[in-house]
Amino acid sequence: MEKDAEIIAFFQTSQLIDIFNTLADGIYISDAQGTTLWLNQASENLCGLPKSELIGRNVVDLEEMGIYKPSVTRLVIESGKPTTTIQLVNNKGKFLVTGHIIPDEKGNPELIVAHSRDITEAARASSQLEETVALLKRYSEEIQIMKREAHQNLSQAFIGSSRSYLALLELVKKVAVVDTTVLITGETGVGKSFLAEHIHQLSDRCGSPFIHVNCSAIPETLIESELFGYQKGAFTGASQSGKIGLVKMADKGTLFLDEISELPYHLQSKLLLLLQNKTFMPIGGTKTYTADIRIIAATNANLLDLVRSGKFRHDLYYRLNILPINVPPMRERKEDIFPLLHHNLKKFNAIHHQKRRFSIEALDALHHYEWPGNVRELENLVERIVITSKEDEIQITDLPEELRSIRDFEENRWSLGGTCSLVERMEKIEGEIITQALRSHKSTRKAAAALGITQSLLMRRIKKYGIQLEPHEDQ
Ligand SMILES: Nc1ncnc2c1ncn2[C@@H]1O[C@H](COP(=O)(O)OP(=O)(O)OP(=O)(O)O)[C@@H](O)[C@H]1O
Repeated sequence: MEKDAEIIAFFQTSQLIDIFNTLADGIYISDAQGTTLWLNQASENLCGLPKSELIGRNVVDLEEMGIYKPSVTRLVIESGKPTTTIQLVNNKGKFLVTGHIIPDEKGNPELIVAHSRDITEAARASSQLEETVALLKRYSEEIQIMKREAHQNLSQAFIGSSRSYLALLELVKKVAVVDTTVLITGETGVGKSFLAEHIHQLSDRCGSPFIHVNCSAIPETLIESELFGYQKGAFTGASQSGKIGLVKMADKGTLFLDEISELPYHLQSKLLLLLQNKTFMPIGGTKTYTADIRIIAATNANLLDLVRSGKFRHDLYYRLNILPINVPPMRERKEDIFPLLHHNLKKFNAIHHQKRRFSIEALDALHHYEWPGNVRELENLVERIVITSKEDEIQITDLPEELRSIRDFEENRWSLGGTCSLVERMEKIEGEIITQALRSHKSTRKAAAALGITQSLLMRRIKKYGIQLEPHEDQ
């Protein structure tokens, strides 16, 4: 302190004033009651009033005039201790101000010195940062909504309301979020690939590739290089630059190995290594690579039988079979036939610019067919009849021979009282009555009234039997 006083004594008062006036920070000196005694040039510039109008005025007046919000000097006087606050000066700039008490010889407050630093830019940067953070948050929320909507649209394309199919979709949802191997089994054309892609879309890997490899479609001699790639010059005829395999291409995403039963035996151990260690070695390579992939496999063969007959490695089978999903065939989920027929009729009508609709007889025959080729066969058949039918109303004669003979068989069974259960027969009759009522009355409200049931009950039945409403009937 004494040293400071000695040094200060070297300066003339005018020099000290000059020094204070060169500071970019504001210095504002008041007495212990808040009356302004002096302020430096920076402080004068900040408040926009000439020094002569400020000196002698109390900070409380200046605060009321809106020059300082709040006055740090007043805060210091009220609290009796040094105070720091953010101050708005003239409703424009933002300042970080600190008020200090300078005591007299007896230790009583004599002067209040406020020191202010312009933080307008820093505050702007910080509020810009806040805005950017808020914007990023909004974008990320919007992306999440878009992702969810995309998934919803995807699940809307999933046709199936039978209890077994709905249970399957529930299982798929759970399995999708667990990042482990899935084995999808089921007959040909039941929708295994469709589900595999759905699992990928619902998983955290949805933003990365979904690589579909049909193991039966690639010749045995090529499958290893297709899957794992090769180093340059690995074999005669190999590309000079080498080749990236499908495993590498699926990095961060999902590798879907369709018809896994067709994977040659000698490659099964290499796949097992990939499943266990997530590592692989390209043909002709000397070092292993890591692949961050999820594997989904599918088969319509009985893998366990293949294990028993020595054609499929048992260790690979157990490694694949961690989360098995079985897709039931169409004949075990007959409730899905009508919805699938109508979904595909709508789809192919739009594609081929037609207005086809099913006659009751045609629907009946389609409903009783066993669909050995499952959803794929149904899809192909609907497209074919949309193109080849003679009239807008698809008649039984428009159907292929095998379906017509089924209907003949069904009719005989019906009249002879065959093995068709009472519930099935009642449901069939109910469906037909509803279809006829809709045809005659042209609206669900009138048809319900004519049948003596509520409109909501009628709507539930329409849904149950997959009856497609014409636009004018939909009210
Ligand atoms: N639930 C469904 N809703 C609508 N379309 C479906 C459904 N399930 C399958 N499909 C359609 O059925 C067709 C056959 O499906 P997919 O190719 O997935 O069968 P798959 O079981 O993988 O056949 P494969 O055993 O021959 O490989 C596809 O065109 C698919 O779009």
